[in-house]
Amino acid sequence: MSQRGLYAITDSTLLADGKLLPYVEAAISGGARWLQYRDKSGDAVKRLEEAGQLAALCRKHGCELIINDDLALAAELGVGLHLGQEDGSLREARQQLGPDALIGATCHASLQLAEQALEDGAGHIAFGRFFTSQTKPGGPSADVPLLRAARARFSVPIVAIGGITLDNAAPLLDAGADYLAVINGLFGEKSAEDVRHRALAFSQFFTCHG
Ligand SMILES: Cc1ncc(COP(=O)(O)OP(=O)(O)O)c(N)n1
Ligand SMILES: Cc1ncsc1CCOP(=O)(O)O
Ligand SMILES: [Mg+2]
Repeated sequence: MSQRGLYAITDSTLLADGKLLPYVEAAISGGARWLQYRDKSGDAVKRLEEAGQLAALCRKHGCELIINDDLALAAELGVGLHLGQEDGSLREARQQLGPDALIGATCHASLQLAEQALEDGAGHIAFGRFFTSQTKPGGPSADVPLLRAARARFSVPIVAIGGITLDNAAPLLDAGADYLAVINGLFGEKSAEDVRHRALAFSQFFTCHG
């Protein structure tokens, strides 16, 4: 499988009222390669049920599922994991999930955090936010030169995140990002069909840039 593409991230507000599964299926049918389940509700029963449904959907379509923040849930489902700087130990995650699991780490705008994350067991690294983000407005910001420096230094997949849209994504791909992680610019659409078109457009971007 190609090590580049659209990385769709769920959002419980945008995907409320029965939209989670149809909108995610639309994103995958539009070409999303990775899907992150990002849910901050703390409702363990709901989280297990939704993540289980997403795992089945991803298996069916050959998309990789990554759970945000929650090693136990990732281990229970046998899928990938994304950890931020305050979300627990990458070493423990790698030990529990095994050598083949997709494990990503938030590195904000720091090559040093990326070095450390890789040493601790991450398999890919995420930088951002690159642009103003409606989903997470307050995060530290990263820029294109940082991305170029990361590309020159690391051979693992690099993820760019934060306020990414079709209009601003090109410089990120040109600088060497392998995955574009998108919430609002994908799931902020008015219908599942619009999400599918948006995902298709993002996916075609990778063909043009690279
Ligand atoms: C691909 C990707 N990159 C960064 C983040 C942010 O993680 P974190 O800093 O832990 O913030 P939350 O998403 O948990 O609010 C991410 N989730 N995914
Ligand atoms: C989780 C996260 N981490 C840094 S920015 C961000 C939010 C990305 O969402 P959006 O694509 O809507 O800006
Ligand atoms: Mg987190």
